[in-house]
Amino acid sequence: LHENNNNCCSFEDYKLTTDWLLNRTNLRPKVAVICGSGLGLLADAVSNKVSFRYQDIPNFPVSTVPGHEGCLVFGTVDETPCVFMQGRVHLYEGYSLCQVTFPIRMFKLMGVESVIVTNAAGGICPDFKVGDIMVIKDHINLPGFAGEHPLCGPNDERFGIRFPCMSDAYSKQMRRLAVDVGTDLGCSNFIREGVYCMVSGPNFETIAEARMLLVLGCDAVGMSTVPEVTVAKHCGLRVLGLSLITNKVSVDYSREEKVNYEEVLQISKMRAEVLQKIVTQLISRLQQQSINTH
Ligand SMILES: O=P(O)(O)O[C@@H]1C[C@H](O)[C@@H](CO)O1
Ligand code: HPA
Repeated sequence: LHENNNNCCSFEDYKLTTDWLLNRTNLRPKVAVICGSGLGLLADAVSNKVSFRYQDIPNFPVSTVPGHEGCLVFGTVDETPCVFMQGRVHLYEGYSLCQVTFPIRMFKLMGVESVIVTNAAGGICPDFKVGDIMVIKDHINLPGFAGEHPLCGPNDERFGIRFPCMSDAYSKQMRRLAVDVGTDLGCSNFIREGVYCMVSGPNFETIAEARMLLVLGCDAVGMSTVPEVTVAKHCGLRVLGLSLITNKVSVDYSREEKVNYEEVLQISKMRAEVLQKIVTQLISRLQQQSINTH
């Protein structure tokens, strides 16, 4: 990677990786999907698949946690050219937020217009159940409050403005579509909407922290998504976020259950198939809507 003051990736880095990939596939993706923990199966629905291992792609950050395969999959979903990230990298793995969000700016340079970001998250909202799918309405960037923010450092105007607005980070149209698709697929009893809060991890929350998040208005908590969404919004991409609630976060000292990552992966695997149906249907309908509006 080129050195670029505080910012670890330069425009040339993004361009080099974009060109490297575009020279190896004829596909020009319009939709990018980031598959959260245990959700790599989302990419299995694509046709005309061409995949690349992250370790073979120049500048690309390599996933180090189980449940993140580390493959970039190009293909079509019902005629729509797409790219799927089977796994992401996180701040807690030791990557900078510039590396965490590297794929987003690369997607922008490839011509992607919409990003669907998925994750596994703990349920804070008392009404949420394990296995619920939360359409993200808004987020709280807790590491951002402490200066761990992907847009800190010199601003590259080729991507976006210095002070971007985040009040509408998650596209209303895509959120509505996600709820409609979920309802049509018979999932309305476990589709929710809510606020996602990012924590840096890697430990799961203390009970006092969980109580604080509840008071702050968080419905779900996880260790990803917010940096990617922030950078996507900054560079003008349309964003949808889906959180799979893999565990209930304890806000009660008398509860004995202890969350662990195996449970997170187990629930992700259980719900991956239905999430895959929702995501593929969504992509088809997005395509339909854009045909109808052009
Ligand atoms: O990539 P995601 O957000 O799905 O990763 C999950 C959620 C937390 O980041 C971490 C611990 O469960 O894995
Ligand atoms: N907390 C933070 N991240 C998570 C959780 C959680 O309870 N579950 C899945 N990812």
